[in-house]
Amino acid sequence: MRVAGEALAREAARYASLGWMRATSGNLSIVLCRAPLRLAVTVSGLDKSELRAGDVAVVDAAGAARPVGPARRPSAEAALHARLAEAAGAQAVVHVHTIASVRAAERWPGGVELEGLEMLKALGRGADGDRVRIPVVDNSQDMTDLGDRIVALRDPRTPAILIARHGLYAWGDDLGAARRHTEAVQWLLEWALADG
Ligand SMILES: CSCCC(=O)C(=O)COP(=O)(O)O
Ligand SMILES: [Zn+2]
Repeated sequence: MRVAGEALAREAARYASLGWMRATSGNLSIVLCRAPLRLAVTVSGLDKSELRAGDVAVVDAAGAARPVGPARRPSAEAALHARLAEAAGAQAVVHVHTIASVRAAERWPGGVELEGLEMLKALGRGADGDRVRIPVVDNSQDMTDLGDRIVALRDPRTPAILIARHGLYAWGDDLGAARRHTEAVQWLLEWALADG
């Protein structure tokens, strides 16, 4: 758990340094075990630029805490991480609150369409002739409802989704892949917004 906690804290500090986890926003997870599903997730409500190795909780497929050692309160969005681990096979999930993700979801509530950009390769998509749609879901305070809609609306070819008036989720086979997807989506959203 300490290794997972160190990795999540290091990763969170990186996103926070970019201004993507302001005001305690955002959360991260990695899958520890598939059967039964167990994830290490950042704890709730802390400044994500200052996480320590112990600021991590273990959760199950429902996002409920499965205390190992001293109990910590998992992210309020842990259930969404678990749903993405199950539905998308994600090994690592990143959630950040970037202004570009919120602005883009506002402008394109039906999804952000992208094509003909080299950066799409970072999402495992084609730079030419591959029309990519980053889906948008409405926000909710009910994690079961929000998780249901994320699972229903996600595109299996696109490792990211926007939550309106909230932020973005991206995932991958490890924290490095999830970071690449997060940074690529952020770049693409900034480009789309700048393009008008
Ligand atoms: C101002 S942050 C509001 C909660 C949120 O959306 C978030 O990403 C952080 O929640 P956590 O419980 O993981 O700290
Ligand atoms: Zn959030």
